[in-house]
Amino acid sequence: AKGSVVTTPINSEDEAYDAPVSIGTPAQPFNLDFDTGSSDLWVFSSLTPSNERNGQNIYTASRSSTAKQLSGESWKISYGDGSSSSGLVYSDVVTIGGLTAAGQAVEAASRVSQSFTSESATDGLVGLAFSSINTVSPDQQTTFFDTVKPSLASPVFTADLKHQAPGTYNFGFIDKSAFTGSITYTPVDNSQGFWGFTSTGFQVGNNDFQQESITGIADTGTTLLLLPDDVVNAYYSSVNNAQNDQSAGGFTVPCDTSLPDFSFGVGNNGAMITIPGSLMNLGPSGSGNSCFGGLQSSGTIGTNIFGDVALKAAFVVFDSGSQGQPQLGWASK
Ligand SMILES: Cc1ccc(-c2noc([C@H]3C[C@@H](O)CN3)n2)cc1F
Repeated sequence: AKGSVVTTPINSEDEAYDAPVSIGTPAQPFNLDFDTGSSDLWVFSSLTPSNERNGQNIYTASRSSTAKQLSGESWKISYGDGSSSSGLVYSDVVTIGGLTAAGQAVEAASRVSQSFTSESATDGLVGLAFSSINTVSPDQQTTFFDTVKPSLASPVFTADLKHQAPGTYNFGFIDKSAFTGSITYTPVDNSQGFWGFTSTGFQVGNNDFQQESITGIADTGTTLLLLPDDVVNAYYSSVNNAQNDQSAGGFTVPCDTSLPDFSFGVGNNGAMITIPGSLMNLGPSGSGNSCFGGLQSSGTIGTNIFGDVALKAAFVVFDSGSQGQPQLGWASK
């Protein structure tokens, strides 16, 4: 089997990307944030207090003839920005891009934190990291990808995110028309449940390539590219009037400045993914006439995060390992 679904930026800053998902019988429609950095599929629901909702679509299990509550099961999750949600668990039919997962764990929110309430475009998340970090307790559940994997022509999914334009998540196949050149694969360390890999280094504009092992995760649910301070300083030291503005929350640049490209190395054959300078500006920072940089410090997070700013420049293959070893494939487009 194969699936293909269009994913769309939720705002003019490409802050996050939503895709349509159907749950239940008859189908209840949702717009969910596909997140390769977490492993819970959760939705706003009839259990979510009305004062925590803000126009989101809600899942009502009692209206689905295929919903079954997983009794005694619950979930509770928190995200990198401190937001969180929790609730109860059902199994139900979930359809994404023509691909149907029967008996998928659907986590119904009985509470959500303020940032989810105010994100009215997002009805919940589809976690696409490894099932080893699914939060359902006492019986951990599988991600949508793991649930449908046995039926897939190939045990892969791909992410093709775009700047201010619809992109695509494909399941079970690689669309050769979606990228240029060849795909460079690199091994994945999934010991922490993430799509972890090590980049071989970086390059600012047309300067020399800086060899530096940069270990991080491919995370479609994070907006920014979060890298070590030495990389971030090397980039912004090449931008006139760039400044690390704590009131803006990080590095800002003058909005009318053309920014250098930023490239990062993947694989052991010298391949690089190049983020055009235009994509390194995320728009007004909210303070002064400065704009917020797409590259920021990973600081004290404990890992580097290749979020949407980086992923937007690539066609990315999340390969759970037809040869047993999971790997990430990177291609330009
Ligand atoms: C309101 C809101 C807040 C956070 C997130 C969110 N989704 O994925 C992630 C990153 C960080 C890491 O936790 C896993 N991937 N963050 C989505 C939201 F709609």
